[in-house]
Amino acid sequence: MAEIFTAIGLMSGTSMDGIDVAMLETDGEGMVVRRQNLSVPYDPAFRDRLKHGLEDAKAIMKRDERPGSLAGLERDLTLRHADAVRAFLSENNILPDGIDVVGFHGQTVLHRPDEALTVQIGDGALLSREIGIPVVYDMRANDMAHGGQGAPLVPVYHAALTRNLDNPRWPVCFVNIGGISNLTCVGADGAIVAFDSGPGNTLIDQWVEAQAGIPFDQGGRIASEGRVLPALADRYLASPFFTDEKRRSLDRNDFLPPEGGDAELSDGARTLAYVTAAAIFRSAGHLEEMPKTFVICGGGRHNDTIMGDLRNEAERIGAVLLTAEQAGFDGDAMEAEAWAYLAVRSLKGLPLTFPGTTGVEKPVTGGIVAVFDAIGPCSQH
Ligand SMILES: Nc1ncnc2c1ncn2[C@@H]1O[C@H](COP(=O)(O)OP(=O)(O)OP(=O)(O)O)[C@@H](O)[C@H]1O
Ligand SMILES: CC(=O)N[C@H]1[C@@H]2OC[C@@H](O2)[C@@H](O)[C@@H]1O[C@H](C)C(=O)O
Repeated sequence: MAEIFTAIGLMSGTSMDGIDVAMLETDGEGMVVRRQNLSVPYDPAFRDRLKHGLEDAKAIMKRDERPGSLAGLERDLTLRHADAVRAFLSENNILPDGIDVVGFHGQTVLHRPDEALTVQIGDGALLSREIGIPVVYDMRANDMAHGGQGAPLVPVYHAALTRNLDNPRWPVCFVNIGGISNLTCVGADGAIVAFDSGPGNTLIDQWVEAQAGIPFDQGGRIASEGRVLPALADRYLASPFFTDEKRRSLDRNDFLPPEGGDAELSDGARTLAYVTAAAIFRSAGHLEEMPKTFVICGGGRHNDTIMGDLRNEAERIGAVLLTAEQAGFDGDAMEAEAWAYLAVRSLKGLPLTFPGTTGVEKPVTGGIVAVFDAIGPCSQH
């Protein structure tokens, strides 16, 4: 009987909208029992600090450098994660010693896969000391050290979740529409192929923030009032990202939002929603077989305009398209759950990534474990 862990996962993603906390009971393999979760939004001032941090991170040449505001930001980000864990434990009447491990993603401030450089700020040792729970963090680095793209890491968790699906039409494709979108295709034989699929919400968020002073297009309503501008859409969909043979993982800044003069507010939002949906199917075209079932996760599933485009295309190709909830999951907690799952796999020395998920040369584990004051690598291959 494989050892079962109670794990918490912490995700602060590329949208920088807040900290997602989720708890699992899992053996890091096929046994997954999803438990409570919590989202703790960032206040606008801290979100601005994170955005400035991404600017400062452009000066990073080595992964342990913290130029500009990054050292102070990393400490404050870590302390906010500690507060989020304490809030979660208090809300659910759980003591720290009831948790075996915390998987801590931190905040990606830089991602240059072609330079084998990815930086997630977040001080795992500080977090472990603050909450009194062992922490696994920095889980992307070992994949890159072995030739991988360093992302996406959620696919092995998506694959575990397919065991909960009731006789789906295979292949099943989980799609995360976060700031960046990524997909995980799972075959009936359990084979996993995954990669980033293009811009997710990040262009829409930046567009409506710059043009209307709001953080995102609630329900995709602004987009619903506009029309797709073909020339603007092609500016994104013509990117070699979609045609290159090699699948690459993306940095938040690999695609930039339109300038103010490029479109009216609603036409810009509509066009970017169209791009987000079209990018998913263009990238899915690199799969050996087009999925028969799509499970949509991430905040983008709340954008009805994106979802309308996705449903139309799924219907055209004869595929089933479900939200995570329709498939029995929680599309907002998915990534935090994955980091709980990955933390257990890391402790057990199990692979986090595979040639089919990041292009890594062989299945490798990853992560650094911090146990209060002591830190050391989980078994790295
Ligand atoms: N009600 C809503 N209507 C429209 N869009 C929404 C809504 N709620 C969230 N979103 C979108 O989802 C985004 C957050 O999604 P999510 O939390 O999945 O991103 P993330 O995890 O930060 O990104 P990534 O997966 O790239 O790291 C928001 O920035 C917004 O664009
Ligand atoms: C470097 C980095 O943080 N990449 C993120 C980003 O956000 C979505 C997509 O690009 C995904 O590849 C990844 O995060 C998810 C959690 C992952 O690693 O699976």
